[in-house]
Amino acid sequence: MSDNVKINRGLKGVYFERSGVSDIDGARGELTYRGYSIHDLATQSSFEEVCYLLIHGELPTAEELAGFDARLRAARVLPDPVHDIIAACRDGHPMDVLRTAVSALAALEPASRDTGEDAFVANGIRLTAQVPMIVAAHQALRNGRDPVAPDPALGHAANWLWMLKGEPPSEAAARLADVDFILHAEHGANASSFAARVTIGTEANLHAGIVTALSTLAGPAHGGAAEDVMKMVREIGRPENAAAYVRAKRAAKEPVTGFGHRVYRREDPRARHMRDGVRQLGEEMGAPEWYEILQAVVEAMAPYARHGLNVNVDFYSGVIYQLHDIPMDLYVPIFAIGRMPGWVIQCIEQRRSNILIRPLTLYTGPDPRAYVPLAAR
Ligand SMILES: CC(=O)SCCNC(=O)CCNC(=O)[C@H](O)C(C)(C)COP(=O)(O)OP(=O)(O)OC[C@H]1O[C@@H](n2cnc3c(N)ncnc32)[C@H](O)[C@@H]1OP(=O)(O)O
Ligand SMILES: O=C([O-])CC(=O)C(=O)O
Repeated sequence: MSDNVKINRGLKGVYFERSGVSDIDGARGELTYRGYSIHDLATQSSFEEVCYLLIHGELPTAEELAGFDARLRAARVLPDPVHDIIAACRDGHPMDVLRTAVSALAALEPASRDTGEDAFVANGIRLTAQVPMIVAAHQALRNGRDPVAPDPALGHAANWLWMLKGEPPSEAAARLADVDFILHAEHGANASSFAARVTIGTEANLHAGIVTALSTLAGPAHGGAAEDVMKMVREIGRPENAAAYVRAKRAAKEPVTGFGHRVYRREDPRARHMRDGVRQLGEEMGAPEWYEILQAVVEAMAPYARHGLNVNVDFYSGVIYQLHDIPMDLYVPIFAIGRMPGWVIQCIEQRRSNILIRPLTLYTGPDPRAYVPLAAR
């Protein structure tokens, strides 16, 4: 029987469910959320609008958006014990601290136990507001400062930068963070969203799904890439070193981080907006060399683009965060802040037509054999 079974390792190319949320055309390099091009959303909408679109299925009217935004702002509250937990974990990686704090919220907030659809929406909105607070509070506490209270006058992205830095962000910095969150908001059956669906498939609550998603996002093959790209850029140091770096990586058969994607065979459409951001910000800040190093890596990788190996969304985002003086270990949590609405709606979709996700592994171990008692081994 084992000879006839087709194994889809890594579930490559396997459709496991239908979804009405986002569509990725890997061959053309196109991405839409609910039918709207990522380019239109990145240039014309706000993160709050995109959250509404993803969660409710349609772009909001001005009134609907105001109501949704008010809900998000009102949800910017962390129970005191969460601050204590963050303080106790202050030396941990921010991603571990974030996951731990979200798990603590599940235990501290009784509403998180409700598994009805309205509860998934309400808990999803609350968590979307709380996740940036956790990341900012940890950054403050590990640097010996008190967490900065949220500013109800600021939108989601601007408030995040305010809580992180303790000073009002420029309009340009807030807009760049907003675009970054929009670009990261949703991406189909990526590893973290798929993992969240597996958790919800067991009829667990939304917080459990988000904890799973956070755990899965953390690795360098997924959300950790932006941090690794920044390390790579620092190692390369100067544009003229890029070609030798790429040659060495290819010779060692190691991945060049920030390149490659399970679905895209053309450039990841989200990368364009991040690239523009790095170039502009680098010029404005008198630090164009980061962009030049990145472009030298792209040039050195050009021979492989023919085979579908192109930059992904996280090739450029790390340098943007670096230019904003954000520590490298916050890059994955920033991805998580943006991905919240995507995880929430994927969990809601899974819950709506739920089925236990339980595939098979083909057994390749020993044939049945007699048990040998411990004394006889
Ligand atoms: C937001 C995100 O999560 S985007 C992804 C972020 N991750 C990264 O940037 C890390 C670097 N990239 C990678 O490790 C991979 O491209 C992944 C994990 C993203 C996708 O991996 P897969 O879909 O499994 O691609 P797979 O490993 O099958 O690659 C196909 C071929 O391209 C090569 N390849 C894939 N990515 C890279 C890369 N970054 N650099 C060099 N070669 C690569 C593989 O070696 C393989 O070559 P082969 O057929 O000769 O063996
Ligand atoms: O879709 C994927 O496999 C990874 C990705 O780009 C994302 O989650 O944004």
